[in-house]
Amino acid sequence: MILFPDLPSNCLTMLTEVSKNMCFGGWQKVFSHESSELSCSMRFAVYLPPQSESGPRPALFYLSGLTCTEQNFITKAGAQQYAAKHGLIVVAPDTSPRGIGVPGEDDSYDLGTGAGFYVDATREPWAKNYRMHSYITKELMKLVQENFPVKPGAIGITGHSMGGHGALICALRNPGLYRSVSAFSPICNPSACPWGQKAFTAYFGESASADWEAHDATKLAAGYAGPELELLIDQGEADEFLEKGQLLPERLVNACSGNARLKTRLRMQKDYDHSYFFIASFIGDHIEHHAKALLA
Ligand SMILES: N[C@@H](CCC(=O)N[C@@H](CS)C(=O)NCC(=O)O)C(=O)O
Repeated sequence: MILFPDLPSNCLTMLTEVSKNMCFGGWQKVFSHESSELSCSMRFAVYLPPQSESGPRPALFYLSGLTCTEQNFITKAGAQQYAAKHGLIVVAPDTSPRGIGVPGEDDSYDLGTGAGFYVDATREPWAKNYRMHSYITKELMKLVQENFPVKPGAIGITGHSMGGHGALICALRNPGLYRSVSAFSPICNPSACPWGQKAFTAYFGESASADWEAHDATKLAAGYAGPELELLIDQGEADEFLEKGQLLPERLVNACSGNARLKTRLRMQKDYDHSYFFIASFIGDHIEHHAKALLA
């Protein structure tokens, strides 16, 4: 257990180490902590590459998709070998608050538990706990910087599906916070797809509103005025959710084409589906994309 004496006692932050495994010369760890944003206990994974033993390193946040915990990415994507090669710290949070007891939170895989959508809900009964946007961009960001050897300002973000949407909106809503961004099969226009419409209706209210627009990468892209970003996006052509109109990558590409600050590199990958087999196939390219920007 790690205590932080520099914090006032009323916001004492404690990390409990849940697991620790040597992997490619670094440490794959999982921690739990009491989250003040989400008012519950949360777990997150951190990969500490061998280079972090001798000095600060850039950090890459990876946001997972629907139904995931902090485990899916660290056990299935094979990212550690690339993180070790480039010396990147990789942080993989959980996807929602857990065990809150909001009515309906466990009724379906795409709302509530495992489906926080990386937004701060404004509607009851979700508003008190479902604050994943602030959790990722503020609370966990601070916690990671205070507890691990993170190179100041060298933070990137990526994610898959709902987490790809999360990575895009975290970067586009918080200009300058993340120096690099990428995504695997992201939900690019949640206001216009069934997954997003269901979640936004619950978290923000019935009809499309400013809140919907402010958490939709395609809408945000048009107005983005921050530092230049190159968005690397990989999308499997055989992804069932692409066919079902859940992901809509072409809409994001169109929106970015009107904004000189945003360059998109959308790579359509023949025969790849939505699974972690796809992520494992291209995670090396994504880590290289982030390493280039974060080590420059
Ligand atoms: N269970 C859902 C799909 C959920 C799903 O595909 N989740 C993706 C992210 S959107 C995932 O990463 N699942 C966990 C895994 O593959 O390890 C369904 O059957 O339609």
